[in-house]
Amino acid sequence: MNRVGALGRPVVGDVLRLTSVSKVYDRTGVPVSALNNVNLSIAAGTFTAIMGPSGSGKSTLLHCASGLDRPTSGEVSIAGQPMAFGNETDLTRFRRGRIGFVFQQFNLLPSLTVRQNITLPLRLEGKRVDRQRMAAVVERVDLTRRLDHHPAQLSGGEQQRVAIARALVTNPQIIFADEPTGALDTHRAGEVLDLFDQAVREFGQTVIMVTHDPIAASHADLVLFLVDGRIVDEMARPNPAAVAEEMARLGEEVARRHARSES
Ligand SMILES: Nc1ncnc2c1ncn2[C@@H]1O[C@H](COP(=O)(O)OP(=O)(O)OP(=O)(O)O)[C@@H](O)[C@H]1O
Repeated sequence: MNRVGALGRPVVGDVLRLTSVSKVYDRTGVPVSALNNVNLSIAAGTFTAIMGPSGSGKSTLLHCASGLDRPTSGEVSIAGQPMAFGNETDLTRFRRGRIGFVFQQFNLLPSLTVRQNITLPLRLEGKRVDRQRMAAVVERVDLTRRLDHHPAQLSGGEQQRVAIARALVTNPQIIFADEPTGALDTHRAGEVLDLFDQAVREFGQTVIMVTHDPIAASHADLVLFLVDGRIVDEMARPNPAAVAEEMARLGEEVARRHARSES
């Protein structure tokens, strides 16, 4: 699934590749197949949204693609490097410097200032803070005057901007975002989505976002639709109405299938 960046920027190869990735959860003795032989290539410098009905495997896909979890079978590579699915230390090492995360609940450390939260990943890696990049990132997310505040002193939207700055400052190959606007009102959500747009266009970042929101998804270059652990459709240059329509269609299809299997 290669494509030219919808934003007109040069696309340099695939930054993420999944080959025959499957995930079966089997802790309770009742196996649940959450991902089913997924093949996927994401071009560098693009913004991709992942959508699908509840339980379709979106979070599992994000977790397996980002090295937060291991697939049961198949391969994941980031910028041509196969992910090291050895032990937890290998995985953590692999993620560091390559992958940034933005979660729905921000995941900031309350005892640290904004500045300390943003630079934490660099300090964990033992890396020097690049002052120029830090200044550019902080300015971009409009937090220059909040650097010495603590998360509790910030609004939800501001906290999410800290999380985005924390992801951007390490210049990762991919930022994975899991429902990043889920806890925000429409206005704040719009600001966060604009930041992702700018991260892609101005910083050449690759962003992959799971969302339930057709408006959020319409900011992406491409929307991938998951059903029952499979990518069943994709939409380039999405608009909210078309995304909502496709989600409704897929929801009805799943409901019909479930009704048939129950009768
Ligand atoms: N730890 C787990 N153990 C067992 N089954 C799981 C586990 N995590 C997820 N599942 C199952 O795997 C399937 C996919 O779940 P996943 O959370 O990836 O879906 P999703 O599309 O992100 O759902 P939602 O939109 O509701 O968040 C579901 O059937 C879910 O019940």
